[in-house]
Parts: sequence; structure tokens; C-alpha cells
Amino acid sequence: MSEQTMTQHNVRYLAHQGGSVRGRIRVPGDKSMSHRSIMLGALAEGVTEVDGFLEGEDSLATLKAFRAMGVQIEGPDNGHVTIHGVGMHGLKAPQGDLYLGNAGTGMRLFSGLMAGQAFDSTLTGDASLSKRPMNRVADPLRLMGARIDTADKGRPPLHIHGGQPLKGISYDMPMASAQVKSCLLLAGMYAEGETRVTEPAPTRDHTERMLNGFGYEVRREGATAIIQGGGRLTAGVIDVPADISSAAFFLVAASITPGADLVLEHVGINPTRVGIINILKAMGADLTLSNEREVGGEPVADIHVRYAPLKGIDIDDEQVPLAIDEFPVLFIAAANAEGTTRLRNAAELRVKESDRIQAMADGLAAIGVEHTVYDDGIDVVGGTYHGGRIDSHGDHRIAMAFAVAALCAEGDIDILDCANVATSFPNFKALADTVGMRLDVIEETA
Ligand SMILES: O=C(O)C1=C[C@@H](OP(=O)(O)O)[C@@H](O)[C@H](O)C1
Ligand SMILES: C=C(OP(=O)(O)O)C(=O)O
Repeated sequence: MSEQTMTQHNVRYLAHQGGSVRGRIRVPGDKSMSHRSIMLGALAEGVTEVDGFLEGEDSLATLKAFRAMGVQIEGPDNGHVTIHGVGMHGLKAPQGDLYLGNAGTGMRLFSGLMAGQAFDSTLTGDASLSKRPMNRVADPLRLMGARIDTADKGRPPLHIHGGQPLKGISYDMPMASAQVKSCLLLAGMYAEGETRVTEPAPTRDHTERMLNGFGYEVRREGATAIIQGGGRLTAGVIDVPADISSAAFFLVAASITPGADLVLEHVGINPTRVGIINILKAMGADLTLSNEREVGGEPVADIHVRYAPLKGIDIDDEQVPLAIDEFPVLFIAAANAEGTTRLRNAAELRVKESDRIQAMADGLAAIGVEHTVYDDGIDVVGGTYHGGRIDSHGDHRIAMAFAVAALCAEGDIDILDCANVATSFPNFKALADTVGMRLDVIEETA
């Protein structure tokens, strides 16, 4: 069965009202770091050992794409992956297209890497990824000398012509995007001279940290990340922490559920990812970090969360890129807070796996949560809400957000099109059961 036909099998969630949130859990590995561990491990000299790898569809698609380019990769086996690096110029032309599933991160980072190869490649994705904008990477890569063909309006598939000499550029990113920054830094390894990428606001810096960990220097001058072409990567050991974006569902679940008391273990707390913690704390959440340590160049902690009454806030603009994937579940926190929570300057949410402003607004409307939609944000008014039927639009984070909402709903929430939860959080149902949430997963065939 091809990946494309597999996705026709779908699941629906029936999230029963009520339930508890108690215990001690570890959510799966960080998706951003999992993608990058395979990419850098494949291009390194030597053998890279990865622990904590996310065995979700997005990062598995990245792993398979490198296998298709001749890289020997063992695993994943309980989060352990062994990558036999082929060096910067050791990839082989793949036989067919490189299918990247649902992963915007996969496609944007691959486009930078493939622009530097000697052979042509075609990057494809599922229905959601095929609608997402790729000119944000294709345009600056073309400035570097890449030749890239896109479908209509800069959508995938991307056809990347190999053998094009790249030169470094100085690029001011028009949006705060770690994917664009990372794409250009990866292409910059293959470019002549320096590539300089300036971000309008801080975004996740896993690429910079991991490149430095592989012995490839990325310098920073203020808001600019700088890489010199022509370097090499040296294999190493990577310990991927639990994904704060997955932990977010349980941080909100515990914050809104009276009596909740939960510990999330070994969570990545990179300062460019902690918007969820900062925003929940500003809303009055009871979160405590302990056992703070650094693991493989990334800060990690256990997070203890207990129920506390939340209040609505105006979310600080600077928190937006630091919590960019957490807004669906933060809107559920807002629905359970006293007063109104206001988000602006978050238009990027409209170009994720779904239009996350509209998809969440439609879902909030279906369960009776008062809200007002803006081009770049939303106001959510806290209060009681009922059950209802939600379309997740195949977006993992919308599906999981409404599963969390059921904890405080006055009725059950039926959530359609949830198969893509497996892209980032394959054992979400199992961990939801462990803590006391009441979630049925109903298999459906198309
Ligand atoms: O670099 C990454 O790993 C990611 C960057 C973010 O996207 P943008 O760079 O488009 O904001 C985020 O939404 C995505 O889930 C992962
Ligand atoms: C936006 C996300 O991922 P990607 O862009 O990689 O599809 C996400 O996981 O919320």
C-alpha cells in the first residue's frame, strides 16, 4: 500500500465529557528535532545514534526519504535510530519522488538541502501539505542560485534542479519562520561564501544548535544567523527530549480540570519554544519546573501542573512565534478562563496544516464558545460550553485540542478526521487513557 492510499483510512474521536488528569507521563520526542536529527545524521561523516526519536508519520517520512537516497538507517526501535552518515556529497539520486507526508517542516527543510545536491528531486506531500505555501522558501533559494519549479501559486510538488551552484545571500525574512531560516541555513552549507538570515522575531533555534553540535558553526549577530558554506558535519549522539508541543495538550488539560495533578517528564524547554508556559502562567496556571538540566545542547525539565482557575489575557506579540503550534489548545484554555483572551499578529496560523484560526473558530462555534475572528487572530470568551461535532480538517492539533476541551464540556465532543494525530503524537489515545481522559477512537474506512 502506498503512503497516499494509507491515509484514506481515517479515525474519529468520541471525547466523552469529564474525566481526570492525574499521574506522571512522558510524551513522545520533539518533532522538529527528530526531523533535523535524521537530516544532519545522514549528511555527517560517521555513525549518529539518536534516542527519543519521534516515531510519528512526519519524522518517519523524513527518515524514509533519506533511505530512498541511499542512506543506511537502522530503526526506529523504541525511539532509537542509527544513521550511517554519507557525508555532505554522499546522497544518491532517489528512484522516485520524495514523499514528505503532512510535514511542512519536512518539505521546507528538504528544499534547502536538495537545492545543494548534484541531482534533481521532486518533493510531494499529502492533501494538506499540497495546499501550503512554498514560495517562502523557493524565492530566497532562487536568490541563492537554485532552480525550483512549483505547482500553481507556489504550491507543492516542488521540482528542484540539481547541479546548480549556490552563493550565500543576506536575507531578511518577511515572516518569523524557523522553517524558512532552517531551509536557508541548510542550503548555506552548500553555498559559496556566507549565508545570513535575519528574523523579525526569535523563532525556534534547533537547527543552529544541532549544526553546532555536529561541529558545523552557526554564528549569531543579533537577530541574524550566519553560516559559511563548504563545511562538514561530524556524527554524534542526539537525545531528543519530549516535545513541548505535545506536552501542551496535557498542560492545558490539567490546568482546566479541577483536581488535576500531573507531571510531564523530560520536556524540552528551549527558550524559543516556551510560549505555552509563559502564556499559561500569565493566565494563572499552576506550573512548576523541576530537575532542569541540559541534554545534548537543549534544555530539558520535568513540568508539574495542577488545576488552577484561569483568567483571560491579551497575549503578548513576542510570545506568538514561541507558542506558534500551541494556539489550538490555548484557545481551549481561553474557553475555560474567566473573561476574554485576545490573540493578534498570528496570521501564520492560517497557513498551517489547516487554517487554524478558522478551523478552531468553527469548532468553538459548534460547542457554543463565544468568539470573534480577526484576520490575524481571535478573541475567545471563557464560559460554559456544550458538546457537539467538530471537523478537525485533518489537522492533528485541532483534533487533540477538542479532545482536551471535552474534559470541561457539558456534553460529548465528536471529532472527525483525526488520523493525522499520528503525524506528531502516535500514542495520544494511550496517554490520554493513562491520565484519566475518556476518549474513544473509532476506526472508519473511506
Ligand atoms: O522549524 C520547525 O521545525 C517548525 C517551525 C514552525 O513553522 P514555521 O517556521 O512555518 O513557523 C512550526 O509551526 C512547525 O511545527 C515546526
Ligand atoms: C505546523 C506544524 O508542522 P509542519 O509545519 O511541519 O507541518 C505543526 O506540527 O503544528
